[in-house]
Amino acid sequence: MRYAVLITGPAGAGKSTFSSSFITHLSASKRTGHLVNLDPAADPARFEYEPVIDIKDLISLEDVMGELGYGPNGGLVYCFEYLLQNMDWLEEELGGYEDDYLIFDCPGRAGGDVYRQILIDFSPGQIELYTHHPFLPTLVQNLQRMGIRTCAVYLIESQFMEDKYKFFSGVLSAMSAMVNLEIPWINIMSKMDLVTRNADDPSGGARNGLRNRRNLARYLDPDPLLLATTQGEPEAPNPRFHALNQAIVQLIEDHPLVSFLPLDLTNSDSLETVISHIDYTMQYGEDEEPKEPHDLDEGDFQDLE
Ligand SMILES: Nc1nc2c(ncn2[C@@H]2O[C@H](COP(=O)(O)OP(=O)(O)OP(=O)(O)O)[C@@H](O)[C@H]2O)c(=O)[nH]1
Ligand SMILES: [Mg+2]
Repeated sequence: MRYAVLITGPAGAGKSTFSSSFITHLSASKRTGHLVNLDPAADPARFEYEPVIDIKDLISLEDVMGELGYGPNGGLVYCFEYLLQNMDWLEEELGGYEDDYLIFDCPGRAGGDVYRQILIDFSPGQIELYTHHPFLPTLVQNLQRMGIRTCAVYLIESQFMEDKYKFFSGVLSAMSAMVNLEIPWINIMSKMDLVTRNADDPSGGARNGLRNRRNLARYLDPDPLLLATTQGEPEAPNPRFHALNQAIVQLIEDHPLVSFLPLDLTNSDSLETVISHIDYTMQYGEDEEPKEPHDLDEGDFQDLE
């Protein structure tokens, strides 16, 4: 059996960093993970592991922009359409790798590393890629056709919790991407080290407005009522959006599809927990007894509650 884990999420969420930590952690446990780069604009200098499969060997955004005159967004869509038309290339590249994890590092925004300098993180970033474009569903269908067991991980970064509107827009994007992809799915709140660090540093905590430290559980298991209260907010919300917010509250109450596993890469137990959830979701090693994911150590985030 081959296993594919698609690492998705908005721009800058920490997908590439998580992908390489994942590989490092697997190899420390005498297992093997291979990086598959799906970002046609990735800067090779930023890879900690050399990808075994690289979309840039098929097509690069630079060439598409240079030779076909596309801009970064159209160029990215072009690259993916080209990949979908060349599934035989991917299929050949994906030969072998029995019992290993293939970790697909997906791009978060058009241009990826190349445009990091130019495009500031506008929070959800190039999210249309996962919600509006049939790219991932088609890719997943192909992986399944090839007999590869596939799951998706969706990361949003902990800074999203500093702004509840940004946070809920992340929750809705996760939901939308999930319902588009009918495969096992894990949502992750990345960069939890920033929350922990700010919690230890009163000035940092205050600066970042992490009042929600106390509310952490209400973010990891999104409580739509956070949207319904305006207490402590500097500005009254625009009443025009009241009905919309109410509808979102109702939607999340009726369909509590999204909850987040916290990921703190500075804590190997946290990474281990996330990986054990991925193993469980994938039923990794189907001949063995399926393992229950080990629970988050109560102590891990206790100080944050
Ligand atoms: N503090 C902290 N920073 C992180 C963590 N993970 C990633 N970062 C930083 O966040 C930035 C973006 O990380 P990437 O891993 O490149 O994010 P990405 O999701 O692959 O970004 P795109 O591919 O451009 O969408 C980099 O500056 C990382 O150093 C983390 O766990 N903690
Ligand atoms: Mg990346």
